[in-house]
Amino acid sequence: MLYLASQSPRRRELLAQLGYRFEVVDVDVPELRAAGEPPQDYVSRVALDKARAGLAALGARGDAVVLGADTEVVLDDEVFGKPAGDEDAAAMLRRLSGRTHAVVSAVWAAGATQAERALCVSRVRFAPLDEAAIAAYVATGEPFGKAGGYAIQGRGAALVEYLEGSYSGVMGLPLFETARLLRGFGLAPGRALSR
Ligand SMILES: Cc1cn([C@H]2C[C@H](O)[C@@H](COP(=O)(O)OP(=O)(O)OP(=O)(O)O)O2)c(=O)[nH]c1=O
Repeated sequence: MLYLASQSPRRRELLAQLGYRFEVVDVDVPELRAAGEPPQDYVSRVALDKARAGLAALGARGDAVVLGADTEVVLDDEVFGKPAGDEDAAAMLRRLSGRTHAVVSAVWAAGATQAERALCVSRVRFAPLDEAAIAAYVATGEPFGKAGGYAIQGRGAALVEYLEGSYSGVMGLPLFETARLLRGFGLAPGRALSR
């Protein structure tokens, strides 16, 4: 049985898009980068913590495979998580303006005897943003709950000049990599619905 250790509605939608049947398990894992911890190591560690916390919450279910994922925006070795408020969101967008940043998504699949990782790094170039554009975007409320303070799947699409990598990875769950990971656990999607 497949579980998704995530409170993110995007991750649920993305995993459902692949056709997997799964249940959500609630976990609450602190996201704190250790001093000097490389960004990709940090993202991977948090994703693994989420998967492990999910396994622990399920107790001794021998057939459970739990997915944990984490997504962060990285610019100049600095990690941008979810903005704390309006000013924080505006400051992140100011930093991203006119530049290319990385979006790092890690996914771990953990079972009783096996844990495997997929790591996905995408590059996103933002258009130059003036203060009015930043204020207008923050006022939509969309930056909140999103790494780097934007949503490529929402109005944030108007800020993104160029993407190289995985669109679903930027949204929080890289689908190609996740499908490959789950195949390694012998998990296949359910039958596609006929239209
Ligand atoms: C850059 C970007 C991030 N995001 C989201 C994906 C993630 O949900 C979020 C980063 O926060 P995460 O800590 O990765 O995830 P989460 O707290 O939303 O969910 P959970 O830990 O319960 O799984 O930012 C977008 O939706 N669109 C984007 O364009």
